[in-house]
Amino acid sequence: MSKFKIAPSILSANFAKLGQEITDVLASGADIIHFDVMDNHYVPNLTIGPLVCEAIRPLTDAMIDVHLMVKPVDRIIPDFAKAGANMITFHPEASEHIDRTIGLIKECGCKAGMVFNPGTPLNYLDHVLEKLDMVLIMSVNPGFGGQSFIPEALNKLRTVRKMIDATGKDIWLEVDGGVKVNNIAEIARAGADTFVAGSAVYGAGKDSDPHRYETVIAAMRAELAKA
Ligand SMILES: O=C(CO)[C@H](O)[C@H](O)COP(=O)(O)O
Ligand SMILES: [Fe+2]
Repeated sequence: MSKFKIAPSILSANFAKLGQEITDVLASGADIIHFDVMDNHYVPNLTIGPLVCEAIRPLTDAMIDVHLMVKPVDRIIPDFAKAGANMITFHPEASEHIDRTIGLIKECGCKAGMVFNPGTPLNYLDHVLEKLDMVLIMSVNPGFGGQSFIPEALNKLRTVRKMIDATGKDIWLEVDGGVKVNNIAEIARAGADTFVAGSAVYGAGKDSDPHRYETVIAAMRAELAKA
C-alpha cells in the first residue's frame, strides 16, 4: 500500500447494488472501504449496521474502516469486530471512557481510531494518542455525505501531523468530508495520509461510463503525486 490511501465511503454508493459498488471501487484502485454507521441519535441520519458489514466481508481482503457515529458506542463494537471490521473509529463525545473504548476495540482484534468533529478539541488525544492506530479529522459535521470541505480542518491536520510525528509511531491520519480531486493535494500537504471520499468517487461521471471510478481515483492519485 502506498503512503497515501484512498477510502471511498459507501455512504454515497448505490445501495441497491452495494456488493458490486464495493468490488468496482477496489478494482478501480481504492485501498480501503469506509463504512459509515449512523444511529439517528448521535447524528441525524440512520445508515447500516453489522449485518451489512458481515455481508460485504467475503467480497474483499481490503480493510473495512468502520466509522461509528453511534452513542453510546461501546456496546456495538464487538458486533462490528465479529462482522469483520479491521479498523473501528469512534467519536470521543460518544464514549463515557475513551481509554476503555480504545482498549475494547483492540481486545476485539481491530485497529482503533478516534474521530474529531470540526468543533471537537484535540485535547482528547492527551494521554491516549500512542494507543491509537489512526486519528480521523472530520472536515464536515458528521451525518451526511456530499457536504463542503471546512477549510479549518487543514490547521487541525497540521497540528495532529506534528503530534503524530513526535510519537515516532506509524499512526494514520485520515480526513473525512468534502474531499475532492481539486483539494486532495492541499489536504495531503497539511499532513493527511488517508482520504475518505464518498460523493467524489461514487458521484463521479455518468453511470453509463464503466471507467468512472478508475478515472476519478487516478485523478486523485495524480494530485497526490504532486503533494
Ligand atoms: O462520515 C461521513 C459523514 O458523516 C462520510 O464519511 C463523509 O461525509 C463522506 O462523504 P463525502 O466525501 O461525500 O463528504
Ligand atoms: Fe465517515
